[in-house]
Amino acid sequence: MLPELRALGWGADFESDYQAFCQTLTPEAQPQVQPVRVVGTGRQIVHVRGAHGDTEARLAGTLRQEQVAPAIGDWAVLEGAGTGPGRLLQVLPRRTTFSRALGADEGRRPQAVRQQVIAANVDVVLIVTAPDADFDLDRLERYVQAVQASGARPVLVLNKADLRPDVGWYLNELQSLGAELEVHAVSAADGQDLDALQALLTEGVTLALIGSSGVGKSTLTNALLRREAAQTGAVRASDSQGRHTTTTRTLYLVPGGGLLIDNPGLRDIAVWDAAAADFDDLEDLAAQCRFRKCTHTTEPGCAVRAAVQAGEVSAARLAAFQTQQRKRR
Ligand SMILES: Nc1nc2c(ncn2[C@@H]2O[C@H](COP(=O)(O)OP(=O)(O)OP(=O)(O)O)[C@@H](O)[C@H]2O)c(=O)[nH]1
Ligand SMILES: [Zn+2]
Repeated sequence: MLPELRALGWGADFESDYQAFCQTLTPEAQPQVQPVRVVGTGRQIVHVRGAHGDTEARLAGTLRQEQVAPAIGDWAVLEGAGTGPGRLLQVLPRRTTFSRALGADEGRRPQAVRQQVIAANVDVVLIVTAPDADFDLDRLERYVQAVQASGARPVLVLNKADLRPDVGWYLNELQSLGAELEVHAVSAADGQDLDALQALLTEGVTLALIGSSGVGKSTLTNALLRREAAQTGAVRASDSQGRHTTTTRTLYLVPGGGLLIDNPGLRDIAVWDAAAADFDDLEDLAAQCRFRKCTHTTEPGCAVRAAVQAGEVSAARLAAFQTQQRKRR
């Protein structure tokens, strides 16, 4: 396994899915493809990074028909990198999926339904709060549940610890959400106690931050990336017709190891669905999927995804269902 890929989060499970996909290609086509990670998304084009660096890619027609829009963090199969933009042939099954619940009016627009996955293959999510008016245990508990539903591991971060002489009470409250949960107090603004968060960023681990506006997510992101101020992630690129397109790059390699997704959609957690516990309707749908072991991510003939795309099932419920299925396997 190439170390460059491992640093991007590649692992044995992606490798086997990738090999399985390669088996479906002709022997001539096989040397033309490579696995890449989606680091930026745009309207026409995605920005990807592989073992040999960054490139742009268009979506293959088959991928567009499958209606699996590549999301930030996805692993995908790239064809023909080198001269001009390549083509993304396939999105590999996601290990974790952050989906946004769609409002009633949004649900009627198929275009919007296709945009539902906001981040894929996130391993750890920092749920950021502060010892001030933002602190709301009920809301934080919903965040923990949403992160767990996505398949990622939640870590609770009390930022702005410098605001209080003693944050013990806040830390106890956070810990009451689950004895197994990791809880940290930090001061992003002056770089205090960030070691524990840096320690989470081991090679190939993908981290994301959520929390309400103003709790210090940008400050924390900049501190972890060791950069001065928020950079704009816009990348100008040209597609095959020479038109300029813009992809927003929101997945970063962290100096010292790990990856960080800084995604406005992820921050907007307030609109997420609370995952319902009852999946009878989804079980019925899953029985109609073409593949018996369908994970409802990128497989063709998936009845569950079809229902999500039709707006009949919310993306958050699909994510929760997938988590439950994964735990059962
Ligand atoms: N006292 C104190 N203030 C902080 C700390 N971290 C961030 N702040 C301040 O909190 C304010 C909001 O910080 P941001 O990083 O912009 O918060 P955010 O969560 O990214 O906010 P949005 O971009 O609206 O989502 C800024 O004025 C920061 O300087 C900290 O550790 N201590
Ligand atoms: Zn399915």
